[in-house]
Amino acid sequence: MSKSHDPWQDAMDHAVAVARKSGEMIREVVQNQDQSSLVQTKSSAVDLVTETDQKVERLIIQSVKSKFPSHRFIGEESVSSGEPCILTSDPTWIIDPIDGTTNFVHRYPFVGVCIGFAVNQQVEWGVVYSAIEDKMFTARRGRGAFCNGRPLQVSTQTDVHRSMVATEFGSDRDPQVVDKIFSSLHKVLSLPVHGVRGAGSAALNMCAVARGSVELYYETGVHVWDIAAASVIVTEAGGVLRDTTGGALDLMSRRIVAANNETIATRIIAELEVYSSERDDRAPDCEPE
Ligand SMILES: O=P(O)(O)O[C@H]1[C@H](O)[C@@H](O)[C@@H](O)[C@@H](O)[C@@H]1O
Ligand SMILES: [Mg+2]
Repeated sequence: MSKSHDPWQDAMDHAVAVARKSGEMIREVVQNQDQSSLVQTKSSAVDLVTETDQKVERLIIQSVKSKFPSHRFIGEESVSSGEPCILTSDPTWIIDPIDGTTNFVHRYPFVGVCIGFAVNQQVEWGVVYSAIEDKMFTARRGRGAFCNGRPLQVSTQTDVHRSMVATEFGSDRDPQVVDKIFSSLHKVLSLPVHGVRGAGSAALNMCAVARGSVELYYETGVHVWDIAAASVIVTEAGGVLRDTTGGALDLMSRRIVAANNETIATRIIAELEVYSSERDDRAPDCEPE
């Protein structure tokens, strides 16, 4: 069969297939109730990683390398093992094998297999597979956003007092960071808004914005692999992306606001405490002199 004239579509079709296969692996582990084995920690005692995270990421990367040998990767567990987290202009797969690992360990049913694809440092398409719900969220830049093939559209709400907001507590338990998280949460809740929710997965919170059930999601401390795939799903569903400072989203900054429109984004951003975590693309720690 001749190669399609649209190589990025071939890559996206592969991503959907391998995300679905990854979801089957995840469901099997959850159903066998052995996902709590081999739980390790990373940046903090509550930043978890399991053998399944690592197996799923290896499955995705090895399958891509065989079909697209010249492409690059940014994978959560590869970076955790020391791979660089640098987005070049080359075609790059940005992978979070299980977004919502803590949910996975506790059998809380919101885990997303996230595969984003960037060319010239712009996300071209994104795939987020909510494995337990069996919902495949997809978007290709300029061609719309879908869930299981049905078009997605953000909420039309412009009144912040009638909005639902999502955020996360993250995995940093530094008391000063926890204070900033609760300061923002206090201000947002007191507007008031209808409610605050958190799926336990940045990507699934963003998909909730894309499908119109949440008006805005914000978080400081996320990583590029948490948000890259879902970023294009939000914008192709008609949503907007911002930094918590109000500026343009910087995928490596570890700060994000994803909203249904500028009105809601501006109103909530005014309430947020701005603080920073180390950038994802920071230079590796220099060896001591
Ligand atoms: O499950 P992860 O891939 O580690 O990402 C989660 C993160 O652990 C959690 O603390 C929150 O930041 C979520 O928004 C991430 O998706
Ligand atoms: Mg994640």
